[in-house]
Amino acid sequence: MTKHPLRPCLHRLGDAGGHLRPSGSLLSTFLILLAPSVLDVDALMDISDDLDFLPALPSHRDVPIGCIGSGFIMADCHLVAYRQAGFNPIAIASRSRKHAQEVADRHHLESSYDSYHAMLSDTRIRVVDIAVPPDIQLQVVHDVVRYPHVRGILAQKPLAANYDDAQRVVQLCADAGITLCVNQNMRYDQSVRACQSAIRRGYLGDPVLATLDMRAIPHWKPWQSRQGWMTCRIMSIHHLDTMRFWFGEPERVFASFRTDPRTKFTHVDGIGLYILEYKNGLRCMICDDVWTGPAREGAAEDLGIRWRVEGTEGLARGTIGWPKYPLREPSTIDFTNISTGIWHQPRWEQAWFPDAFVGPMAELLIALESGTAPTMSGRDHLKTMALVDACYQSAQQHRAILLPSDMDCPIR
Ligand SMILES: NC(=O)C1=CN([C@@H]2O[C@H](COP(=O)(O)OP(=O)(O)OC[C@H]3O[C@@H](n4cnc5c(N)ncnc54)[C@H](OP(=O)(O)O)[C@@H]3O)[C@@H](O)[C@H]2O)C=CC1
Ligand SMILES: O=C1CO[C@H](CO)[C@@H](O)[C@@H]1O
Repeated sequence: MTKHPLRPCLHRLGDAGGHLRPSGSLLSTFLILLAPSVLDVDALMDISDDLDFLPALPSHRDVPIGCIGSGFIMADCHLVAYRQAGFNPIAIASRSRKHAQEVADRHHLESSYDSYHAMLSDTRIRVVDIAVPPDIQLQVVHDVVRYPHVRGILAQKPLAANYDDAQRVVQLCADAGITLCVNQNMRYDQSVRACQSAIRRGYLGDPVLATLDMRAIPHWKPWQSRQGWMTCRIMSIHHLDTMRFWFGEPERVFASFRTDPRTKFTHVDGIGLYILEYKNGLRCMICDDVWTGPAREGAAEDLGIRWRVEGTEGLARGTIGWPKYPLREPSTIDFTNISTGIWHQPRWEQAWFPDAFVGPMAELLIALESGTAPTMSGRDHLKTMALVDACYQSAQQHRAILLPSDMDCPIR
């Protein structure tokens, strides 16, 4: 407090206003008028404006994309985002020609098919975007890699129903020389990306404790009833992957599940609690309450996702706006550190769903044009799959599971 006499005043402004931005002209004027000799105004402006929360875009956006699956995520997120970004989806296939045609009409795609084999005979297609249930993704990739004009695949998380099948998917792509990117797209949620940027820039110092608390109800799908599992491989996988994105590889994980009292199909997970232990002492705690009841049973709702990262020199806290979808609620980040002593509250218009779906496709297109591996490569995703499988093992055995120390992907 002694370093910056204005600090308490700025705190109150940030807290009360909620949307006041240190980069805004009002606050800039306020600081410049009142405290030019006390605060380094330029430094204050920069730290908040400096965070990378949007994806890099490829030089060429016209690479022809063929889409497999025309369900929720393809129709309402991928294709909406691709049209915004100027990407070039030209064809779509799913089990039902009618669905594929409806989605083609809605997003102005040239062609629709009732089989992806038929679609893949279009030799213009360079990139295949897959959005089918996880237990059939291995078969789909197995078929796609036989078409030599295909150079890149964007596949869904989880890559398969278990680690071994996911490894087969990665191997199939490696053998065919196809670049595989996995749509682990919470990494492109704007607040998650901004936080990663703050961590990377050292604004928070050494991370000490991270928490993520989900109290929200995903759109469960009928195909989930045949899996025998739901939350951890479908939803918690985003949160576990986010911790990897922020902090790297954990040493050990402890998971505890209780079944979701509202879900009628057999499942081993449901509500998931996770503790990740890192070698450097960092601890991460995730609570995925996907029942969040009895909200759907008539009680008042308390839905949301909140996260928080405490470091030796700073603190970041955020919200994920997605539980309000289809309402458009951008995620948020507030952060502070011991150098500036105020809450920085950058804000943006973009939301996780659908805007963040630009990121994974952009990453794949950049990887193809630069001949490099995407950061969300198949090999990288295997580390998330290994973590997820360790969570199932931990919950089943009621003990912490040590993760392989190198976590290196065994793909040839
Ligand atoms: N990264 C993310 O944030 C998200 C990822 N996902 C993932 O995306 C995938 C799809 O989820 P979602 O869109 O919600 O599911 P939907 O049930 O809405 O859509 C599934 C689609 O797969 C198609 N399909 C099913 N079987 C086949 C098959 N044998 N051949 C070709 N197409 C087939 C269906 O075809 P038809 O329409 O003809 O019946 C449908 O279009 C899942 O793996 C899920 O985990 C989902 C949501 C968010
Ligand atoms: O990845 C996911 C995030 O949100 C979706 C929509 O509720 C989930 O169902 C899902 O699979």
